[in-house]
Amino acid sequence: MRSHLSSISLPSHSHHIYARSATQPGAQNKKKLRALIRIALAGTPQRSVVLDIEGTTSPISFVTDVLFPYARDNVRTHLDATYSTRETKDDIALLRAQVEQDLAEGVPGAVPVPPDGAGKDRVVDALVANVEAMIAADRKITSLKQLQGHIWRTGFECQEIKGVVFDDVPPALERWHASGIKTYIYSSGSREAQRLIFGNTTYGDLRRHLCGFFDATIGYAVHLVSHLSAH
Ligand SMILES: CSCCC(=O)C(=O)COP(=O)(O)O
Repeated sequence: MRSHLSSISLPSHSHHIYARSATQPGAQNKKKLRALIRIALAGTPQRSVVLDIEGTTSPISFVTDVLFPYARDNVRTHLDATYSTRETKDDIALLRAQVEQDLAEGVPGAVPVPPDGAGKDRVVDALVANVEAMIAADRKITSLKQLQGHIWRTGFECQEIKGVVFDDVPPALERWHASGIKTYIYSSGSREAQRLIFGNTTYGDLRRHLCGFFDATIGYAVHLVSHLSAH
């Protein structure tokens, strides 16, 4: 299975490439953009490549049929097991703030989370209902992405999940690395989740070829390009 690098920005003022997949990449478009990335990399000034994950380094189905269902199916067990840890308290605080905002904006699926004093079971029930709705709506929000990363960590640790990348990704990363081009990942998934995926792929640990991981907390991709341009 080969990747779908189907959109690519080559800002004339920049030494960086930002490659992102489209949801339904047309074959013609894909070919043209693959040719562009080859030309851009062959033409020397590019110092870095920024890749997103879903549909670019990895099949969309890995995210929608493996990662998201794993988080959905394990959110209750995770919250129950880790409820009193610092990490989960922080995750819950972020979720609470997001749910408050969602309720105020009438977001479908948002349900009030009772105060801690109502007891763990009621709090977890409400959190699970909110998280399920957020996953179903594929929301790219920090509170959800942070929690998903913590749930996936268990899956990677016990090898229930392996990171899936297209088969041309490992050689491309290796080639770019060897020729001094820096490759970064930019994804809505948390940086911790990105490290888990690339550290535990079916091709082994690919992190040695990657120079950094960025998530949406840095802002839009264009902010990342300016961030990299400063270095
Ligand atoms: C860290 S991988 C999980 C990907 C994810 O959560 C997601 O929403 C897909 O994001 P992307 O920005 O890579 O399309």
